[in-house]
Amino acid sequence: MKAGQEFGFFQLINHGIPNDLMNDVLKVAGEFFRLPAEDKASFYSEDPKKACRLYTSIDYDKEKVHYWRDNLRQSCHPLDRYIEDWPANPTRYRKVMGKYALKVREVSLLILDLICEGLGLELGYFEAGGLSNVQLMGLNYYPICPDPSLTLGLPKHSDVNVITLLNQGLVLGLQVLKDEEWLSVEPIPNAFLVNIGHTLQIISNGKLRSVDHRVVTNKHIARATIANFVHPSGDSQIAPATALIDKCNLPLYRQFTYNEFVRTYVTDTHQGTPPLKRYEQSKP
Ligand SMILES: O=C(O)CCC(=O)C(=O)O
Ligand SMILES: [Fe+2]
Repeated sequence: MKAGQEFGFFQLINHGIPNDLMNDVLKVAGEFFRLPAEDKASFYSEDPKKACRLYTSIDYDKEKVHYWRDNLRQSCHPLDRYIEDWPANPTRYRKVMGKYALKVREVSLLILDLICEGLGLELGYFEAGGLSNVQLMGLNYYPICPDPSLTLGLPKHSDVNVITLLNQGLVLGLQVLKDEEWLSVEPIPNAFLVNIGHTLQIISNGKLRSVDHRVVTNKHIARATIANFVHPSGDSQIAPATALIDKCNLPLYRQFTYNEFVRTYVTDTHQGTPPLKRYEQSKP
């Protein structure tokens, strides 16, 4: 809770997912991205609603600087509804990623229950409210970049969702903003880097913070990472949890639907406007 308040990020070790699997998913991700373009082309799409799609950034046609990364985003829950849409090449892709998706969901829900305990909410608060219904996996691949001073793998952003569990492998690249300085997050082998999304900042009424981060590129080595995003379902109502509100703790944000938030998050992030601003409650 302290790290979530101060940094918006913490590292999670001893989470129970075997080291072999943590490494294997990164290997398979790298193998997928290194396939010839024609083997991946059928996954390419600019339609954010597609359940499994290959793309690079939020708004490719309009952005001034393209991201130095490829991204495969796949829906994961329930697994049997989505796994058939995932790549079948490399041949072990679905088996390895499917096993991982189930395990990382369990860990994510456990962390959310621990966060309930830390905030003083009843256990299962997120599941009961449909706030953890959606699980997306984002496979990132940051190729070797000849001149890292010219671009970023991923520009400054905070995640829109509830929490993200990042398997970042061993290659340095992620930086977190702390007191206006970019701190590089030293990878810990087999750990998850957990970060608080905007939605959890709102639900916790500002007790946990979603913090800006970015990814720098690397001249010498390609970097593969896998982010597991827990999202509410689109029609969920998002608001500070009522158990956290009283005379001394007024709600800092107004209520809205998650779909609406995702829409404005994309345009605000794109224009460099803090996405939570428009939902802040004016002081009485
Ligand atoms: O790849 C990384 O290190 C970070 C990825 C990330 O921040 C994201 O996908 O939102
Ligand atoms: Fe992120």
